[in-house]
Amino acid sequence: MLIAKMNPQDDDGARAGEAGPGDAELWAAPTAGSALRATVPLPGSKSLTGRELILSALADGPGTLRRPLHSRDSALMVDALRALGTGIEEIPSEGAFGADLRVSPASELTGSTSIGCGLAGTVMRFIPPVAALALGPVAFDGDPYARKRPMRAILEALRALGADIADEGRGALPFTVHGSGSLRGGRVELDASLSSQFVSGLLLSAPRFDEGVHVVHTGERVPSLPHIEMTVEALRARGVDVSSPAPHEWRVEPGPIAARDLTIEPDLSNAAPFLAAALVAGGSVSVPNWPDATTQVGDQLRRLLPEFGAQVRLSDDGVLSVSGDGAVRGVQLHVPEAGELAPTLVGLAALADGPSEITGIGHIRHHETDRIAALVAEIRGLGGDAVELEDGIAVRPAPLHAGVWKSYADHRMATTGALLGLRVAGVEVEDIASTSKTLPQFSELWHGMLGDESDAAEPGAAGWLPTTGTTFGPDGL
Ligand SMILES: O=C(O)C1=C[C@@H](OP(=O)(O)O)[C@@H](O)[C@H](O)C1
Ligand SMILES: C=C(OP(=O)(O)O)C(=O)O
Repeated sequence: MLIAKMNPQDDDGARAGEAGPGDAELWAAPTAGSALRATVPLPGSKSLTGRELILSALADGPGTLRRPLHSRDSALMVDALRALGTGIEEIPSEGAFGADLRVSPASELTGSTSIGCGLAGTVMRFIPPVAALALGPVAFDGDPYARKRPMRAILEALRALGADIADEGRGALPFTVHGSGSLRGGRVELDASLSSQFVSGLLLSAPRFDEGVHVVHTGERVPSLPHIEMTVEALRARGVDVSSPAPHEWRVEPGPIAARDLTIEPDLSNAAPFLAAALVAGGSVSVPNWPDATTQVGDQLRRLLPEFGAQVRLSDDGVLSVSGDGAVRGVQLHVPEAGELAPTLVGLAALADGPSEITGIGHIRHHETDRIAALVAEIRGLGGDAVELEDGIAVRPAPLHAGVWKSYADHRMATTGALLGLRVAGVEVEDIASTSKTLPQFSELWHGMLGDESDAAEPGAAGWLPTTGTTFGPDGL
């Protein structure tokens, strides 16, 4: 429920602690009155939807994405590809979360357009290589905080591969890609230690480069490796020849990208706060349509949540169930591959009965906000004991109290505030609407999970299921 419009918000995603302009609405996070027993169906994966939209746009014929994500990030990806000449048509679907998408590649990608990236890392890193294949200038910009997200490595790599890019010299948005209709490609060295998306962005368009691409990572470590594996798998599933000649090197041969009709998996990273809720409130939460094999990093919740004390079961028919008794154990986790899950993991740690350290996640300082600074500031704001480490966060048990939880325009900050609010009465999450980045139904699904219909969608509406734990919704959900 939205209760006020009064809180100073860092709506440009300013670093935690800095004042930002504007007012924001506060969302009264519901507490869990009793143990949970809920089944929560989730819409499509942001990362898979984005990749498959791009590969469909570059493919050798039209294709259909069933159950794609419909959210701010996916809409920005659709708009970007349409701006470059791709036909993308919504096809009515019986699925609970919106239309399917029919993608018709352009015979020639067209430039002379501008692209809004919002705060979407996938749009700002994956679309510039596509723009280099278009004819004419393509201007990129995004939300105020998007201008702070690192871009230098991929812009320089694209230049080395033959692209003409004009920027302001900050290695960030805004910039203009002057596409010439083709790109030479070839071998390129790049430091992807700030984001795996630099690598994925180059690989996705590379079959259409004259010489393909051979990406060599030069930095110390690459974060979020499962996301690169997802890119490699998505390319291979379309007949593209992809290899990894050495650790942290990837090679994509030039050639056609096969058109496909495919179904997008549910977003397993967005499952994190819901499944974690079973640990915090006790009881059980299930997510249906959990894939038996996937490259999504969210699948690692099956091994990570038991570290906090959860019991996890994946049924033969693909229902992942997490249960807990309300106790949360402290953890020592090193999760460079799972930065996307870190806000939820840190939220759990703030409610744990023992100390925790979650490390290997320095790169999340470059996500939608500086997530390390933001999580520490907001946990402390509720009375918690959290400190920043160079590449992570340490949390010690401390009683939490009511207060405002700021979101910094970051969907995963908002959902982490909701998680804490299950146990801590009086948590007010500022800018719950930021969840529209990848899960516009968050508030309805959260209230539905709690059996609280006051702010939930009507029963039977998209994304809502009663809390019997056995009922499956439309379209086999
Ligand atoms: O390729 C992708 O779809 C993503 C890669 C990861 O980025 P980083 O490598 O910057 O962490 C992840 O955190 C992000 O949410 C999505
Ligand atoms: C880091 C994230 O997003 P982006 O794709 O904008 O980098 C995220 O969704 O957690």
